[in-house]
Amino acid sequence: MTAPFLKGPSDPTVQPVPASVVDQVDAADTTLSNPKRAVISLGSNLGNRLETLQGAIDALEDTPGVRIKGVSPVYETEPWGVEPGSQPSYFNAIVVLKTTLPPSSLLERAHAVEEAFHRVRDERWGARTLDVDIVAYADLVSDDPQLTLPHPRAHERAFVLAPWHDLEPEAQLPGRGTVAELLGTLTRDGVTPREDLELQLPE
Ligand SMILES: Nc1ncnc2c1ncn2[C@@H]1O[C@H](COP(=O)(O)OP(=O)(O)OP(=O)(O)O)[C@@H](O)[C@H]1O
Ligand SMILES: Nc1nc2c(c(=O)[nH]1)N=C(CO)CN2
Repeated sequence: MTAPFLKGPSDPTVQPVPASVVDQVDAADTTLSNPKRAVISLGSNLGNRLETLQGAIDALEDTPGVRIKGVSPVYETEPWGVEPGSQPSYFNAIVVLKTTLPPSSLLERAHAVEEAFHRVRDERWGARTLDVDIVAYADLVSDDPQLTLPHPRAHERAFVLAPWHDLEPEAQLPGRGTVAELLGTLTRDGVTPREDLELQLPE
């Protein structure tokens, strides 16, 4: 008896799969079975800053394909890039996560989390309830303006590098050097650890 559903090479319903499709499926498989490490900067200088940062961490953890692996200490920081005294101070922190999302989807999710916390985009570097930036994604280097990797200003920001260094003293910023060395080139004035505050790693 012949097996009715057995499709051999002569089966006319079996079409050859184009090589480009095979490549795409293989690439997706690699991402799924090989989560990438990403470093995210969180900042808030409007509203309940600590609650917002914790809410952002929890929202990121609730994202399919994202697992938070580490949360830095909290820093209170003077607004960078604007007239001194023109904005409230920020709370900043860093999270390290593993993700099966590609970089563009992680950025979309970062924007959705900002929106969930009523982030308003008006002036550049304006005060905000929540800022979620991708500092680094694996060892990718890209100058795409939609998603520049590493973040184009991370290496000049002590409010990014100080908490990241606390969490990962050996960390490297791809294409720029070690976080420790970069931090050594910056002033830490106005970047103050808030040891009385703590963000929780989601369970
Ligand atoms: N690594 C990155 N992380 C987040 N956004 C990025 C990145 N690279 C490029 N962008 C783009 O920058 C745009 C503006 O981002 P955003 O409004 O968060 O800027 P900002 O936080 O005010 O300033 P800065 O970019 O200096 O942190 C985003 O819409 C995004 O497409
Ligand atoms: N201290 C501090 N300054 C900033 C911050 C921030 O998170 N902390 N974010 C900015 C835009 O991303 C601009 N300036």
